[in-house]
Amino acid sequence: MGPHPAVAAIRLAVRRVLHDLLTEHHRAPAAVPHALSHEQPPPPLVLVACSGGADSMALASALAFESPKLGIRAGGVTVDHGLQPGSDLRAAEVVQRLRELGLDPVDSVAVTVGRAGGPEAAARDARYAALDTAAERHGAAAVLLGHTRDDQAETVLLGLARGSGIRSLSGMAAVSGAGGRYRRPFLELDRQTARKACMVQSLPVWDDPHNADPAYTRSRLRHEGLPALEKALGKGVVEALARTAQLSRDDADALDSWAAQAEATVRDAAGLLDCAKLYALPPAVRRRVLRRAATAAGAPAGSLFARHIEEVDRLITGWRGQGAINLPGKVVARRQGGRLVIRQG
Ligand SMILES: Nc1ncnc2c1ncn2[C@@H]1O[C@H](COP(=O)(O)OP(=O)(O)OP(=O)(O)O)[C@@H](O)[C@H]1O
Repeated sequence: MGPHPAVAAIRLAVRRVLHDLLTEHHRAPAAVPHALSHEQPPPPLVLVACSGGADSMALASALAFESPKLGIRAGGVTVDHGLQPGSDLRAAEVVQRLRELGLDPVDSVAVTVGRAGGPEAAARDARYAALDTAAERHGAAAVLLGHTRDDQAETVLLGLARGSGIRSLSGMAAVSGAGGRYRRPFLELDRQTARKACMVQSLPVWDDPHNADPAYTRSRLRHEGLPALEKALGKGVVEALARTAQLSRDDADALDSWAAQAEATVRDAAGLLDCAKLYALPPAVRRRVLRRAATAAGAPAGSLFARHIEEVDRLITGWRGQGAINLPGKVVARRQGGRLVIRQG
């Protein structure tokens, strides 16, 4: 008898990602050519980022099962955000569970969570910094994350509510981070499948109290928003939102590359932006060119919001002699005759 369908599904999802990683590993040029070193390149190491929750425990179990078959080394990392009493004990428990699954090396990393951008964003920034450091320390080829299709649907809705364009509707990428380090094998699986896989494999899981805390936007969306949407629109909403993410990502990528080409054509010999040529561009491309110019001048991408770009855009499309526009990072945009100048003020 084969494994339970939920277990088969999580293993298949992980197997696909491991296959991709192996293909990339064999294609990458070795630091010392094998013919000279007379040695096989070491097998790649893949780490699972595990909170102890159902999604990442299911991921860890599938990684532990699939990796030896492909000659891949598998380890794990858990991050202790220090946000609740006893979080260190929980981290130690996760380490033990990962070791019991046969993963090695397994790290627990304690981080200090700041306040910048709100509690959820600050915890996420600290977590990714710790995962980056762990991946570099171990020379890992990849770090697997347990985001599911349900997480993707939530991310799309949060992006929609921000009102900042299709890039924010494109959710999380299956591959992201420096050198494509982060992989999300479960993006097309639902959370229920991961939970079921843990249950039938008797894997103990930890339910993060933050996930049920109505003080957090994502938690309200998960427990109130999405169920209400499903009730009103039908069961396929999560799947449709995840599909929206993929379609939006493709569209946003195409527009970004169009904007990169357009930027070169609207800059004059001195590197200033020609307002008439900007005006002639489709608005979606023009706004992207303006965003590129602002970040190139030093405006931090994360603090540059749609409203900033709209204001700069009005220097082109609604010109009535208005003054300079202040942007984050002390960048100033001003119109000088037929040119737009965006630089450090
Ligand atoms: N404390 C942590 N330590 C290591 N990895 C983490 C930690 N928290 C989250 N992650 C990684 O990020 C992914 C997404 O986490 P998030 O908390 O957004 O979602 P989740 O659905 O609650 O996931 P899970 O059920 O695995 O906790 C997790 O599946 C895991 O891979």
